[in-house]
Amino acid sequence: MAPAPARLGTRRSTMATTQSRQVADTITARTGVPVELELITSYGDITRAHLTQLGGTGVFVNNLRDELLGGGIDFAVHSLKDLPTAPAAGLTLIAVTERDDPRDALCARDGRKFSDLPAGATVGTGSPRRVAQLAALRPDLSFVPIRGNAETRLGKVTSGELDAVVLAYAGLARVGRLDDVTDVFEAEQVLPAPGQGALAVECLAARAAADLAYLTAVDHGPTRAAVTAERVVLAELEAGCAAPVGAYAECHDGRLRLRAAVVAPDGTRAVRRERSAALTQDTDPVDTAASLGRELAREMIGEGADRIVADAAGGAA
Ligand SMILES: NCc1[nH]cc(CCC(=O)O)c1CC(=O)O
Repeated sequence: MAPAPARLGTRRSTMATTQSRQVADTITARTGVPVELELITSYGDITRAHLTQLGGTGVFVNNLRDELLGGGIDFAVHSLKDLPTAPAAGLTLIAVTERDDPRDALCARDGRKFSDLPAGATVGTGSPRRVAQLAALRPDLSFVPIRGNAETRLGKVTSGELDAVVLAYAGLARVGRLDDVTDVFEAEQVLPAPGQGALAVECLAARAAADLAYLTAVDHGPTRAAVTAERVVLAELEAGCAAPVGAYAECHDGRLRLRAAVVAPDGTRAVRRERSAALTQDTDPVDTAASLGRELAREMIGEGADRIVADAAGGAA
C-alpha cells in the first residue's frame, strides 16, 4: 500500500499555494514522500484592517500554527519574512529553502523606472520599511498605504488609481506577474525585509527528529545562515515585520556579509551598517550568523537605531 501523503498546510492565496506546491514537489522529488496541500484561512487574509494597525506580528501564520499544534496538518510552509522572530512553543523551523530573488520590485505605469517617476507620483506600498527607504531616495513622491494580495495591488496600477506599486520580486514571480515589473531595487538602494524570498518549513518540534526528519531534505545551509543573521538584527532591535528595518545577508567566498538599515518613516533619519564574518570549518555557520547579527544590531543601537524603531511604532501609521 502506498504511504499516506503528508499534509502540508498553506494559506489560500495564489502566492501561498504556488510556493507550497513548489516545496511539496521538491520534498517528493528528494524523498519520495507524497504531499497533499490543505488550504487554511488566515486572519491576515480576511481582515480589512491596515497591516500596520493589526497590532502584532504573525497575522499570516497563527492559524497555520494552530493547525500544527492541533495535529490537523503535518507541516506548514510560510514566507519566512512573515514569521515573527520569537520561537513558537512546541514548533521548530525544520527547513529553510534556498532563497529566491530577495529584491523589491517596482511595477509602474507606462514602463517607468523609479528614477523616471514624475514628482508627486503615487506609489502604493503598505510596508513602512519600503516607504522609509524609498522616501529617503525620492522625498518628492507620494506614498500611499495599500493592502491586499499581489494581484489586487497590481490592479491599482492598471486601473490608474496609482502610478506604481512596490512588491517583492519573488512574490511576483510566484504569481506569474514578472511582466509587470518595470524596475528592480538593488540592495544598495532598498534593503529587503529580513528573510525576503526564502520559505520556512515548520513542524512540531517533537516530530522533527522522528517521523518528519525527511523534511530536512529541502533545507539550504547558506540561506539558513543568511536569514539567521537578518532575523537576529530584527529581534535585537525589538522590531517586527511591520518595522522600518531592512536586512540582507549573503554568503560569498567563505564569508557572510550582512547589511542592515533602519530608516525613519519620512526617510530623514537613518542608521545603515554592514559587517562580515568568516565562515570557518569548525564553527556552525548558524552560530556565526547569529553573532554577526547581534554585533551589527548593537552597533546600530549605539547609533540610535532602536529609537527610530520605537518612534516609528509609536507614531501615526
Ligand atoms: N507580506 C506579504 C508577503 N509575504 C511574502 C511576500 C513576498 C514573497 C517573499 O518575500 O518570500 C509578500 C508580498 C510582498 O512583500 O510583496
